[in-house]
Amino acid sequence: MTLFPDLPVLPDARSAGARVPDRPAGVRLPEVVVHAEARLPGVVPPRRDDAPDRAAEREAEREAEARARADALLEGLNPQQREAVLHAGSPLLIVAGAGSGKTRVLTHRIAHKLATHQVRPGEVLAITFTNKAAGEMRERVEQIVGPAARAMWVSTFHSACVRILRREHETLGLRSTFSIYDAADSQRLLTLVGRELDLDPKKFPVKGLAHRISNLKDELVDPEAYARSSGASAGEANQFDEVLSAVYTRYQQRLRAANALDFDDLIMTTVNLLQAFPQVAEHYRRRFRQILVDEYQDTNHAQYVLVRELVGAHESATPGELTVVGDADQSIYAFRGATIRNILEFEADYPDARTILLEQNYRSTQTILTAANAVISKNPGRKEKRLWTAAGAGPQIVGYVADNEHEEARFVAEEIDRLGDDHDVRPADVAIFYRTNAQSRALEEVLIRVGLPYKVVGGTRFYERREIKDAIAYLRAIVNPDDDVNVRRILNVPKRGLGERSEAMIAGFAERERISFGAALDRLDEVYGLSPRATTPLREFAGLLAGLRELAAEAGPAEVLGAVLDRTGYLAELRASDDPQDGSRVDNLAELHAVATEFEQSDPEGDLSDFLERVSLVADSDQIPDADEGGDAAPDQGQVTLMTLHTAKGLEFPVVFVTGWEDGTFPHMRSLADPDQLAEERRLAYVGLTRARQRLYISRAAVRTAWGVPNEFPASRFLDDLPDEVVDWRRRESSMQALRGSGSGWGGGASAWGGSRGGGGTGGGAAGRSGPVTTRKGAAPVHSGTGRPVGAPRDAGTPSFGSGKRPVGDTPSLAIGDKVTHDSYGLGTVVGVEGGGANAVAKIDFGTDGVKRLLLRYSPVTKL
Ligand SMILES: Nc1ncnc2c1ncn2[C@@H]1O[C@H](COP(=O)(O)OP(=O)(O)OP(=O)(O)O)[C@@H](O)[C@H]1O
Ligand SMILES: [Mg+2]
Repeated sequence: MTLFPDLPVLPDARSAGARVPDRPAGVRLPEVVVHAEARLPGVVPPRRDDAPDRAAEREAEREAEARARADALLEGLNPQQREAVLHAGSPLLIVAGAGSGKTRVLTHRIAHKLATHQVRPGEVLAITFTNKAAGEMRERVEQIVGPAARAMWVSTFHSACVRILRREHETLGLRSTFSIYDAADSQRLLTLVGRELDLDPKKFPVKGLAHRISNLKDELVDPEAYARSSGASAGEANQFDEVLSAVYTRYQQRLRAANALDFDDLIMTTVNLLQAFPQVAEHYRRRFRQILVDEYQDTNHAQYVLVRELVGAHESATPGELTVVGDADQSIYAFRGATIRNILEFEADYPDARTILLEQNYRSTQTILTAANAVISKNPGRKEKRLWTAAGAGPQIVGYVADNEHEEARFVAEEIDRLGDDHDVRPADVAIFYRTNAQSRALEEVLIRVGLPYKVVGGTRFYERREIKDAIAYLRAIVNPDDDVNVRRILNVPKRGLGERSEAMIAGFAERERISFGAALDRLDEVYGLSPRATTPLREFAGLLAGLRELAAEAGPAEVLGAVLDRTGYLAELRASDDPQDGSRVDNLAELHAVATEFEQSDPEGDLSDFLERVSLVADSDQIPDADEGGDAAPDQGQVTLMTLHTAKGLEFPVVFVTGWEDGTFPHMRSLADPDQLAEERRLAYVGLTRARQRLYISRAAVRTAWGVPNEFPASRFLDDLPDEVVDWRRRESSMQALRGSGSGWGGGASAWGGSRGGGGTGGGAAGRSGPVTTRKGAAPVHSGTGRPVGAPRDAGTPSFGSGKRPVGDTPSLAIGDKVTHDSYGLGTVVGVEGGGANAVAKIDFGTDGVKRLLLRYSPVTKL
């Protein structure tokens, strides 16, 4: 008897690198089987000739199976975790430090409730911090309970709200094809609004307005409420509030007219929906019997209310069961309106709630925990937690004081290399964190030079690149003709000789007629004063969009995208350009095309608007490559992951480098004067340190160049809190010489590398904190010329998108193993082919240039 036909053997959690944790490592097949049989009294032995008995037997077997699964889920959990999984009947709050299994408990709780039939998959709503985390959680549960798990809603707050809003759009008077505006789109729209209101952009910068409006929405303050509370409606507000009120009102009207919602609207509108339409709220309350929220400490007020509405604890006779897990010490989004009040007052809001503390950390060594606890314990007003681990002390933390950021980067790269040689550490096992995106540059340069495959998560994101935004704007305009921001974005892209004057005339006409800009394009004859020179291209533009809409009615997203790029001449223009950047734009568009193709494969039912939704909701850490896949560059070893400390939340890696421990870098300059912000920086440090499983490195640069100016930075004050014995401070011998004033040994570049890694031991802590800094004073000129950027071009740093030149020629038909040449990358070998015909994409290994993924139609590839 096979008890678990569809339960695959789980991958070894230890061997995985970057991933959202929570593999149910405790499930082992043979034990489960024995366990199940031992717990099965009363199963009747088979009697082959008796059909009803066989049915009963099968039923009993199924029951046994489910029970065995449920039991297996509890194995390998500690008593508190088990209690958290089993708890029923009242809201549950799990508060615990990093790595104590909060996320794991959530997954097991869902799986256990499913396996014991306490809930059906369609009744589960689980909220995670990223779409990627959601995908993994669903997958884990699916591994445990089978494909039925697909009916669960596991998603981010934003995705869950989009799902609700798409269903309920009619109630709200939205069309189901509504657009979702990201930060850049909102700012574009705010610029238009500012112009309409004749605002001086210097006095009222768009970014500031966007930020304020976003905060208001996080607090569920709509334009009317703001007008009232600020006094703007009674003419009593100060000038700024008055302007803000007017801008906010207008901006919301504009969004509504464009059938668009911005990111913050997704939450606020859903809350409004649930509050204004009790029958809709009741529907979701009846539906979701289990609601679970991970990283609860970072929910903002709007999200908090959303959860409360969905649970309906006070409104519904049979409220759903709410489980939230979080760690007040890891609250790092106060600047975005997240408030630890949610977690601190949970018990007050839900008086019958049960609180469970988890105290055993399963992620890190004792050394790492000691360091993290030392840093966070200095925060005022926090509840002390006792976090312990059975993992043993593990290696000491390695500290490194570099003279500048380039040398710091060299240290990191060399150390990764050494770990590979000495400890079999793969690039995929390693993450490098920094406080702000700008810090990745120096790291990237060195990684490129030494040939370590890496991936930057966040930063200038793929979807924020100009060409990608242009292409997406076309797709949005196709789906939603009233999407003014996007229609206007592409009006003159590529150039059609249309000036601002014509645009303004159409905008004015649209305004008067109370129609959208897109609708006005279909009534050009009525727009007074348009010159014939403008009318022709405008007509063509309207015709182009109409044609593309027809295509979109029957073709998939990839084909529509291809048509956009071809019919608009966008691609032809890039190809004709001599600017090398335009070459990489072509490759980026090819990558987008590949994304669309992949989407079609994964979701054959999905249409263009589903594709756009998927694209809109990509979050920073969604971009992390799967450890098993290892990204494109080196399938076996994977890539080093670079990201900001904020993005690292919830993740874990065997080896972690936290760089830039300088006062002014980390903690951030902005926070130094404000105790609240400083406390948040400290929590960020706690998050960073606790991502490491086995090895942790901390480093800082005595001099760091920001905005082109080299600055000396003192050691981060957080370093003062680390007990001496947990850190082994290392410096190069040459830097000791420099400290002594000889200056020799500098500028040797990589050749000087690999010298003494001595130091540490006695007095090491002092070296980390103050040694080099004090000596560095006045000695700065000695370092000019050292550690200059290592020469690799900046934009070679995105391995998967390549930076090749313009495409030429016909589409060659390729097979795995074929040898090819590429105009920019030279000789390569085909390692994969996807799609066919005009949509064929090949993965080609170009040796030192890495593996590129190229849309053959656009790529200058010749088969040999
Ligand atoms: N009882 C357990 N036995 C073995 N491993 C466990 C156990 N509980 C948790 N783990 C493992 O410990 C690691 C940390 O767990 P998890 O990510 O769930 O912690 P967390 O509390 O959510 O951390 P964070 O606060 O960083 O989000 C994971 O690799 C997880 O699989
Ligand atoms: Mg977690």
